[in-house]
Amino acid sequence: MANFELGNPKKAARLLSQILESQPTHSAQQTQKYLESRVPGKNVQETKPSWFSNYTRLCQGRRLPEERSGDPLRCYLDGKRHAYFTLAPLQVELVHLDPDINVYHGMLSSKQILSIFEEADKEEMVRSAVAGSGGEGTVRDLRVSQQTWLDYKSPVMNSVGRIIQFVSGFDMAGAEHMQVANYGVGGQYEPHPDYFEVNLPKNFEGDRISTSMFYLSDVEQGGYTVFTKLNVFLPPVKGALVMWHNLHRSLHVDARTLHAGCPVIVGSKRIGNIWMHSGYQEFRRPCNLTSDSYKSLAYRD
Ligand SMILES: O=C(O)CCC(=O)C(=O)O
Ligand SMILES: [Fe+2]
Repeated sequence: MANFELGNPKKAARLLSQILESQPTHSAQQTQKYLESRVPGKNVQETKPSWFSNYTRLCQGRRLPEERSGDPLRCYLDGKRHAYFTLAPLQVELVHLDPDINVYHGMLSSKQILSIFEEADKEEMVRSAVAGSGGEGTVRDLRVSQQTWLDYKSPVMNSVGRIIQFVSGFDMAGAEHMQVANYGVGGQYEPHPDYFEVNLPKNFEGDRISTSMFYLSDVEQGGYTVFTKLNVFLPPVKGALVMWHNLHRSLHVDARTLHAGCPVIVGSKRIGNIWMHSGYQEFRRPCNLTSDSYKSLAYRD
C-alpha cells in the first residue's frame, strides 16, 4: 500500500501477487481491489541538492580538507582603508578568497549592541519570511526567526551606517535599513542566496551587491553561518562584522555565495544585516575590463 501511495504501483503489484500466489485467500485480496479503484500517488522521493551534505557537515564545524596548498588566508590589521581606522585599525580575518569573505572583529561594543537592542525593542518584531514565487513574503520552516528593521537616524545606527560605509566603500544611498533578527533554539535559515535576480524590489536600484552582517551575540552552540559551496563555516562572534559581495563586478549574480544560518542548538542568536544595492555604486566598485562571471556558472544548481 505504501509503495502504491508513494508512486511505485509496479512494486506494489509485484509484492501483492507474491502474497496472493502463495496464499490466494489472504486478506491482501481486499488491498488489490482497493488499489484497482485508485490512482497511484506521485513519486515524491526527495532528491537532496548537491550541497546538502556539505550543509549539515559545515554546521557541525567540519570542513572538507582543502585541495589547494599555500593557503593565502590570513588575519591582519588594516589602518589604511579609511581615516576612520587610523587609530583603531580594522582587525581583518580573510576567510575566503575569490569570492572574498572577510570578518572584521570588534566592530561593535557591548554598549552599542545594547543600544541597538533598545532601538529594536521600540519596533515590532515579526516572524521572518522568504520571497515567494511572485516575490511576495511567505512564512516557511526554512527560515525560523523574528526580525525588525532599523533606519540610520538614531545615534547608534548612525555609527553603524558610518562603519558600513567606511569598511565597504559603498554609498549608503543604496543601503536597505538594518534588519535585526533573533533566532531562538532551533531557529535557522536554510541555504539561500541574498540576491533576488528576479522580482527585484521596486524601492531600490539594482540587486543586492553586498551583505554586511553583524553578530550581535555569541551563541553557546550551533548557529554557524556556512557557505555550502565554498567549504566555509563561521561561528558567530559578538561584535564582529562579516562582509561579502553577492554580485560579480559585472553585476551578474555570484552563485558561489549560497549560505545559511545553521540551527541554534543552545542559546539564542542575534544578527544585524545590511544589504547594499548595486545602484549608485558604479564608481565604488567598477567593472573589470573582462567579466569574471563565468567563475560562478558551474555553481548554479
Ligand atoms: O544567520 C545567519 O548566519 C545568516 C543569515 C542570513 O543569511 C540572512 O539573514 O540572509
Ligand atoms: Fe542570507
